[in-house]
Amino acid sequence: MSARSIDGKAFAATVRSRVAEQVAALAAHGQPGLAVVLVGADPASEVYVRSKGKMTIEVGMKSVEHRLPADVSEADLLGLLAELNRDETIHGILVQLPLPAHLDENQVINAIDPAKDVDGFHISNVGLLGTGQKSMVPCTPLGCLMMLRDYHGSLSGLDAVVIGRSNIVGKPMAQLLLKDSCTVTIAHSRTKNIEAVVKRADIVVVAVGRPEMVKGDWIKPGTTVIDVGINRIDAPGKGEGKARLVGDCHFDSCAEVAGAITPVPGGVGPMTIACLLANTLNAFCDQKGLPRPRDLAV
Ligand SMILES: NC(=O)C1=CN([C@@H]2O[C@H](COP(=O)(O)OP(=O)(O)OC[C@H]3O[C@@H](n4cnc5c(N)ncnc54)[C@H](OP(=O)(O)O)[C@@H]3O)[C@@H](O)[C@H]2O)C=CC1
Ligand SMILES: Nc1nc(=O)c2c([nH]1)NC[C@@H]1CN(c3ccc(C(=O)N[C@@H](CCC(=O)O)C(=O)O)cc3)C=[N+]21
Repeated sequence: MSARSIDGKAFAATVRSRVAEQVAALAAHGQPGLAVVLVGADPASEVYVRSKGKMTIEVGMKSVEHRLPADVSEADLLGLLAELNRDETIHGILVQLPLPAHLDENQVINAIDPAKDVDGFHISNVGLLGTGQKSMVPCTPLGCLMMLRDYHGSLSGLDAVVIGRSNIVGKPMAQLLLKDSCTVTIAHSRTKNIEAVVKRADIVVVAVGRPEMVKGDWIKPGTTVIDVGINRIDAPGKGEGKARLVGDCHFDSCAEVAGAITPVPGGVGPMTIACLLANTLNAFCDQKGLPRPRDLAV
């Protein structure tokens, strides 16, 4: 391996400690509160929700979880969101995605007060980000951007390829890279000759959901590879029913040629949670009429 492995776990711990300091410093104004809404019992979501709850409390915030049955009606879910929108002890609301098929995801997301939309998925936050105005920035792309800025300093003029065009990762990632003056290409399942597209990139962000899809021979020597993928695959060595986590990049072959690469686990995942807490603090400051803490600003 010649690439530097970017330690998202350590970086995230630093971000969380900065958030904790600010939470303590702002205690006179109240305690930031984050509500997580989980519909149904998806085992992968369970892990994520548990670790969010634990870290929210660790930074000194209030953590609330609402677990609704998988067959909850849209009216009941919208009713809960209206209640959380009104609740003055709650400054951030996250509805864990994906939702069961009978619920309209857009309808649900757009029912969250945009000021409390710490995922940055509400149509008004998407529009604000796209037009370069102050907004809530989606946590996963924000975490990727923080690691890229930390490693490169300026991103200006770099060729960036984002693989994946989802509303939660690919599209907002491309917006953030464009804002930092990268030349941005978005690749997806219909992209022709994707390997050649990726080969041009100085930065590759991969958010596809296909285990180990991107191989080392797709990567230009020295490129920075950000692997967003979280895939659970069978781990035969670990015993019956055991799984291990892998990214969307084949780590060993990519690390041979890349300049830097994020591992899975320990890369983008922990940064996502740290950015969620940073967004909750920003939302608290916005709602209290306080300036956002400078070292958390995008
Ligand atoms: N670390 C973290 O914090 C987070 C990790 N994730 C992980 O990131 C991954 C992506 O998540 P998400 O964006 O929600 O996924 P989606 O399934 O919503 O989007 C996947 C994207 O990948 C594209 N794609 C699929 N197959 C290919 C292919 N063979 N070649 C090129 N592009 C392809 C799709 O293209 P098309 O649009 O044409 O179908 C689509 O745009 C998942 O593994 C998820 O678990 C997600 C969120 C947070
Ligand atoms: N409204 C909404 N917002 C999200 O941000 C959101 C979502 N829904 N649905 C699911 C995806 C996925 N996601 C992860 C966040 C952290 C880790 C994480 O911390 N991963 C650890 C490992 C955890 C483990 O062992 O499973 C790591 O990569 O090191 C993983 C996945 C956020 N998402």
